[in-house]
Amino acid sequence: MARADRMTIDSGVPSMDLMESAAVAIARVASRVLQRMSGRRVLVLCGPGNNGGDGYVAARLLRAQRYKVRVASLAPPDRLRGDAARAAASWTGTLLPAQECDFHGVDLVIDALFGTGLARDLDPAAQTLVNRLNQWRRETKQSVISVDIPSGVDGTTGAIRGAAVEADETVTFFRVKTGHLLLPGRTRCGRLTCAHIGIRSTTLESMGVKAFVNAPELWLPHLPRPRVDGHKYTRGHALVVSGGASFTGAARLSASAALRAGAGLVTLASPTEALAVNASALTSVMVRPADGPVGLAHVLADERKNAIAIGPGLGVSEASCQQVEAALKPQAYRRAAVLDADALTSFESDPFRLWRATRGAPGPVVMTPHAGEFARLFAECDGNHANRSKLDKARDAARVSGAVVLYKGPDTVVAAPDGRASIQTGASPWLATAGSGDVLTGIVAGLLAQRMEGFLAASCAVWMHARAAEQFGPGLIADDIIATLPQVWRELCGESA
Ligand SMILES: NC(=O)C1=CN([C@@H]2O[C@H](COP(=O)(O)OP(=O)(O)OC[C@H]3O[C@@H](n4cnc5c(N)ncnc54)[C@H](OP(=O)(O)O)[C@@H]3O)[C@@H](O)[C@H]2O)[C@@H](O)CC1
Ligand SMILES: [K+]
Repeated sequence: MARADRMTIDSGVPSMDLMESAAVAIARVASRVLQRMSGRRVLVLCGPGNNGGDGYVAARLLRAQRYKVRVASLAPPDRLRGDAARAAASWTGTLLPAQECDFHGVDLVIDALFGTGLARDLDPAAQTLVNRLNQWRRETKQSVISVDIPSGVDGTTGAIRGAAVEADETVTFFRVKTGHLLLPGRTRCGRLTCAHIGIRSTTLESMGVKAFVNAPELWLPHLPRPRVDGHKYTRGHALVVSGGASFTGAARLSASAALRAGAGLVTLASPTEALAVNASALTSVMVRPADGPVGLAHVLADERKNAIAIGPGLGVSEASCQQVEAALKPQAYRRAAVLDADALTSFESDPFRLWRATRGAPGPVVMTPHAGEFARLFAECDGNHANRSKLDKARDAARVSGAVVLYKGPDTVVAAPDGRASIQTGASPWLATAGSGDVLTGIVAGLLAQRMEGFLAASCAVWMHARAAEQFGPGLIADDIIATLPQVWRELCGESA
């Protein structure tokens, strides 16, 4: 953000204009909130930097609209520098030290304490102020609007630096920051608005930004669609590996999801002991016997099976490791793979053995760990440095494994070895249900079977999975995600497609 800011100013846009535009956006949201609640009294908390500067300008704009505005400042105004000092000088109304401010009778607080310049944990005085503000909000149910990001949330990592404001609305500028999307930061933002303040989008291109909100713009042009002149083999053939007789449900969920994600054919490779149970529970998915690594290699001799999903219900064992190695075996044709659950955990004691396999694989590999699996497998990427986010960890994991890492959770991150990454926003809490991850694995496999590129397939699968849950709503179970996928396809392709 600082670079985008600098480039814009260097191109001739006065920095005060950016601050003025930012404040206009804040004042607009503030007056909407105030009108809704018929409130008039505003307290603006200003910090020592330009975030505080935005606060002073917003205070002036709101006062011009006849609201009753007071400003409380964390730093004496004569200690401010640059634009923040100019903004403070333009404020002629009530100004008091933040430590002494009283929330009594206030309808709305604007939090302009710290923004993207937060460089360390809040000092004790700032923490006390933030805690008082949060307590006032909880007790009175009045509103808080944060300027750029709730003060105390690290804009890059989403971590809470000592204490952080709990906002009802956050108004950010130019682009949403990773700290707004990653937990726990996301939970502090309330409703997030991103305002245009005069920074051109071309600025980003020259900066080589590689992290994106996971939205259709990212992958829609690459979404596979059935061709009029196609047949089922042109839509790919996914192979899903089943566990033993008592653990077959997970792989069946993956298999059905792969079909719904658009794979032309799906075969379940099943241990002989589980053939009957698998066959009796499936209709459009084919079932073939495959016992252990040798059996799997035999089924995989058919190179039309161009994507494999392995892990759900597989069991943690040496045999599972060998099955994964069989699935990733180097060969002349480009078979894609998605590894989940036990396919990952089986390598816990020797992750490098898995990296050798993933790095040598003939096609794209996607791994889909949740936090527990991630910690077991990527212990060295998972270190608890205050300044390393889930995004950093997923990127490191992708780099060491040479695979796309789909790090699951309420803020799922997909990272590619080349540094590209997507962050999913707004996933339904109902997705935390048995079998949900198996369905996701199947969707990835279905898209990979249709030859979608690994990072885009993984990002698209995460989005479709989340969107299905959102469309279905409360009471969701894993089967409902599969059943709702056609609705998601209709939305993505337009009703007619
Ligand atoms: N970029 C843009 O395009 C535009 C940006 N705009 C706005 O500018 C904001 C960024 O401004 P910024 O860079 O001045 O940083 P900001 O967040 O105000 O904080 C820095 C100050 O806080 C201090 N400080 C830091 N940590 C601290 C701690 N833990 N405890 C105590 N103090 C701490 C730090 O002190 P120092 O580290 O120097 O000692 C410094 O004084 C951005 O969020 C947006 O609102 C808009 O005007 C529109 C255009
Ligand atoms: K803020």
